[in-house]
Amino acid sequence: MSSKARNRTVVGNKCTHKEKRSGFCSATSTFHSKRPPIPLPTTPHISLTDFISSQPHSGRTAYIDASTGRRLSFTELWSSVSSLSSHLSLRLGLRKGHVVLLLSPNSLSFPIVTLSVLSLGALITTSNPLLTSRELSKQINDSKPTLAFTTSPLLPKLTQSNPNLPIILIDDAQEHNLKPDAYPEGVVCTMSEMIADPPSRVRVTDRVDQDDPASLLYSSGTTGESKGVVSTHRSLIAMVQTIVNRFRSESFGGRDQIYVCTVPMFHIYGLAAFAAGLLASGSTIVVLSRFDLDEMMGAIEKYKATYLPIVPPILISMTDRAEEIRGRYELGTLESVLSGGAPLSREVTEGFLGKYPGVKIYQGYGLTETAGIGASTDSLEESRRYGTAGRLSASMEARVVEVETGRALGVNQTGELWLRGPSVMKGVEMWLDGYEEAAANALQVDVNTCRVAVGGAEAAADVLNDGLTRGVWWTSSAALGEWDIDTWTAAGYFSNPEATASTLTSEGWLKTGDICYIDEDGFIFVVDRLKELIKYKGYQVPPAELEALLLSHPQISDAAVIPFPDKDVGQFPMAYIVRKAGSNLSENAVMDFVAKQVAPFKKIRRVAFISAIPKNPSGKILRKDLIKLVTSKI
Ligand SMILES: CC(C)(COP(=O)(O)OP(=O)(O)OC[C@H]1O[C@@H](n2cnc3c(N)ncnc32)[C@H](O)[C@@H]1OP(=O)(O)O)[C@@H](O)C(=O)NCCC(=O)NCCSC(=O)/C=C/c1ccc(O)cc1
Repeated sequence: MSSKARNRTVVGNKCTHKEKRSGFCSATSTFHSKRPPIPLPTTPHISLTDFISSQPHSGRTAYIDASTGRRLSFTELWSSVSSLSSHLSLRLGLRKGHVVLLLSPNSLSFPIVTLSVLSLGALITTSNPLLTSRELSKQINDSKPTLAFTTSPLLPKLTQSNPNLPIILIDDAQEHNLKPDAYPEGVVCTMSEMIADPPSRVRVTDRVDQDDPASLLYSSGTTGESKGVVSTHRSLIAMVQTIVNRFRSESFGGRDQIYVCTVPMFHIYGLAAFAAGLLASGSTIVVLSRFDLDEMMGAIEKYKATYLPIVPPILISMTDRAEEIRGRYELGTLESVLSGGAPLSREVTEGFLGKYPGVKIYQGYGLTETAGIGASTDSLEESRRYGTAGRLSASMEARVVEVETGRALGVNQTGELWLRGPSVMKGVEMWLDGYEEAAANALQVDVNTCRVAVGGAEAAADVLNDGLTRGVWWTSSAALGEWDIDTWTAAGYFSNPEATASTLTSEGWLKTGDICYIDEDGFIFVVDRLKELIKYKGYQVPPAELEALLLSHPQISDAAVIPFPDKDVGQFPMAYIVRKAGSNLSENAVMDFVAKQVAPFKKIRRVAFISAIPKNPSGKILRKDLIKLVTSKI
């Protein structure tokens, strides 16, 4: 949507949302954030890296490795980023638009790699080290990286996924006694070697614009298999500003905190918080390579941590083992816990606070598609609304939409949550070559709601040079197929305009697939899920991916995968199976078949046999019916 059109919407209507407690404007059926808007840089030419490095910091330690105690100051961090980006561009020819894969558990290197890659205008795509090489090669085929960073233990998995990818090893060369002539197969150099070498004074860098794509994180969206979500520098800068404003606010003490990072940096929650937002807030981050309850508690004690961002399963295990934990660790410095990534029920919140009465629980809600931003509780008073996902984040708008009719609803009415704001992924963007007039007529483009850069990449560049924002053509998926599209640029779901078009509306609303209501005070309550997604320990498991795998089994004629509720992990995947005639395939055989081919968090942990999978007339699985069937039996 153009800024002109947006201004008209806000200025020209009779919204009195500022006065309303809920933030709801009945003239536009839109909920507005009650928080002060976030300031965004006005220059179009700034990368996320430049933006973060320009933020003030305390001059203290940026990161601490929890296991070794190694500290990285802000100065060391930025000098490492500078060296690495210089060598990536000069020695390895990394350029704007290239994709770099980062396959690693949490480490001090994670933010260095990410910020270096982004400073060059290249895209970073991250991966869960638990993925099998089959799953990894799918992501590699989709994202087409030009090089990859990984650790020694993960090297075999990566080379098995793609033997031709040039690899930079994250391990310390001296520690592993690695000499360039003895690098393992596929490795072109080590990261420590590049960082040790000062940056060259010769710079070969492209100008990075806020509208350039920056990250490519994988999410299942509302339906289907995993898809790459493109976030631009602009949306990541908006995310950083939201986090900085929130954590510098008075309610958080207005002072530097010491955070513990145990959630993975390869997902948006960890990446946004620990490789970007909290770094920009100038605080210290204690990094654990992965979650281990004892190591986490030990790190809080040892480094006098004040703030712990986690997911509900960790909160549950802290509650279950509270007596033992309090007996073994001095946790007096811990003031706050942030829970995100999966719903946190009132019972779990109360159970936790009963065991840790001095600790405050805050909530965060966001999606990969919104760069992790959406809603949060930002004060003690807000966080007392147990069960809420929080109030809309700064500069974010929401609609609650009736699924069947598409009608926008009001306060306390339940429907699908739509979000719009600066951190939301942008729509399908294309440059048309020679078809602009016909396309404009056929697609009935409304000049108030879209801008089009026509005539291919060169003409688009001219438009940009004239100071206009990059062209964005909003269109329907049906119309897309009719046009010879010259260049698809990375936007929305990477190389997947169909999925993008069905998730984003022409006005820039993102359909979250979450069913919720917003109360009279503007608090969002997520009550159900429209999207076909299983959340196991805060990890996304797309049912479509497991169904495709099950259908490849010679004795399975049909299959459906649904979420099965579980107190400790949230949900786990359960499969309904139709066996082929004459087959006596067992439950265990089904589970083993899947377990061998997927990451452990995607394993099917329950199986039931059925004579037919319930489907609607167009063949879509009626998952809700199966969920009802199984939950009625619990
Ligand atoms: C710390 C957790 C909760 C638990 O860790 P774990 O118990 O050690 O298990 P893992 O998840 O690492 O491993 C899964 C399984 O793999 C197993 N595993 C492990 N390594 C191996 C091995 N090498 N061999 C074989 N088996 C193995 C492991 O034992 C386990 O098996 P099982 O016990 O049967 O579940 C972990 O699952 C975790 O970090 N989950 C968080 C995921 C996450 O960050 N999600 C967020 C997505 S982004 C988002 O939603 C946005 C959030 C947001 C938040 C805040 C805001 O303000 C705004 C937005």
